[in-house]
Amino acid sequence: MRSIFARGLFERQVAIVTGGGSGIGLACARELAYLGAKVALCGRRADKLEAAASTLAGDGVPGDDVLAAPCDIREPEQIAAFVGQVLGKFGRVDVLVNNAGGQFPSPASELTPKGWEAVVRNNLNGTFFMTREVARRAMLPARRGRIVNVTASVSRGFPGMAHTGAARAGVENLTRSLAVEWAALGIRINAVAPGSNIRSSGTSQYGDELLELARRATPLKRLATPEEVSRLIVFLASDQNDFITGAVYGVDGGQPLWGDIWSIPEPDGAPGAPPDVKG
Ligand SMILES: CCCCCCC/C=C/C(=O)SCCNC(=O)CCNC(=O)[C@H](O)C(C)(C)COP(=O)(O)OP(=O)(O)OC[C@H]1O[C@@H](n2cnc3c(N)ncnc32)[C@H](O)[C@@H]1OP(=O)(O)O
Ligand SMILES: NC(=O)C1=CN([C@@H]2O[C@H](COP(=O)(O)OP(=O)(O)OC[C@H]3O[C@@H](n4cnc5c(N)ncnc54)[C@H](OP(=O)(O)O)[C@@H]3O)[C@@H](O)[C@H]2O)C=CC1
Repeated sequence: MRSIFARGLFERQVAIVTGGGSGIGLACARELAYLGAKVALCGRRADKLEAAASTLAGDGVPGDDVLAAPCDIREPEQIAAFVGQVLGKFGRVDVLVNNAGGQFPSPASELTPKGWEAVVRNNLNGTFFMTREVARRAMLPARRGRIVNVTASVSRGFPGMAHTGAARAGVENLTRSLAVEWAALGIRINAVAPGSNIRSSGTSQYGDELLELARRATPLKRLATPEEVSRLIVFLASDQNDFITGAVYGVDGGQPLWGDIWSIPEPDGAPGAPPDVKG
């Protein structure tokens, strides 16, 4: 484990990382723990969380400094129980990284109400209810806190995944609203938007072919690692960040600035669609 930041940056602090069992969330949890934080991870699958706790133990993080417990952020009661567990064990929360999220590809016209809601609940509602719970029970009473929301690069829309595009845009706007509401109360809240070009457990689900397309659509012509995302999250989560709030930062190799991010099939009957292309 390595970090560009000084050891002890998060000494005596407690950080919650949602979706901390894999990918970008796990990279954040490892870096925060390396820098002295006690870390609490959640996700839906206990096996992933156990593996993450083992990884942290392998980094030399004492077991007492880690809490890894299942919590589906789509369920406000599970959020309340998880935050209660964190406060019961560590007594405070200084940092919240709202990283849990995900979706499935689908043409918008095929999305069912249940499918739309599953994704909006996962990415927008889950982020809000976790933030509200942590703010009410820990950060607002303490008049301090750093929140980082992990979204996605949606500034050009998200064709083929409109549900997540709408939800992530909602999180970005929420970030701006809460930044102002809580500015005088010691809380800083920002968002980090990875491009579709981060090689992680998440993007591996989309397959090598799409990842290669994402690489080619990136001006920097390479994929990034989860650690390259986590170091920005970690800075924004630290007390060294006092003057940045309500901002959204892309970590995307310039991807939104140029060219096709990815292609979706032309709908049937679209003018110019080749006859053999199906929507
Ligand atoms: C390389 C470039 C590629 C582009 C990458 C874009 C950048 C983004 C990257 C990432 O986000 S990385 C993280 C990737 N990981 C994931 O996205 C997985 C997370 N997804 C999920 O956990 C689930 O899909 C969900 C969104 C949480 C839904 O889970 P849930 O358990 O609630 O689903 P169900 O109850 O089974 O279904 C509800 C509803 O949703 C429809 N649905 C679910 N999955 C699919 C699917 N794969 N395809 C189509 N529809 C799906 C399902 O049909 C249900 O609706 P109905 O059955 O009633 O129609
Ligand atoms: N990698 C990339 O290129 C990009 C990633 N992102 C976003 O960055 C974040 C991290 O992604 P990445 O690390 O790549 O992918 P991963 O799939 O590895 O990480 C997502 C994590 O979120 C957890 N999670 C998902 N849904 C829930 C839920 N309802 N409740 C609790 N935990 C949940 C998953 O754990 P479990 O399955 O156990 O619940 C998993 O650990 C996600 O929000 C993703 O959408 C955005 C754009 C691009």
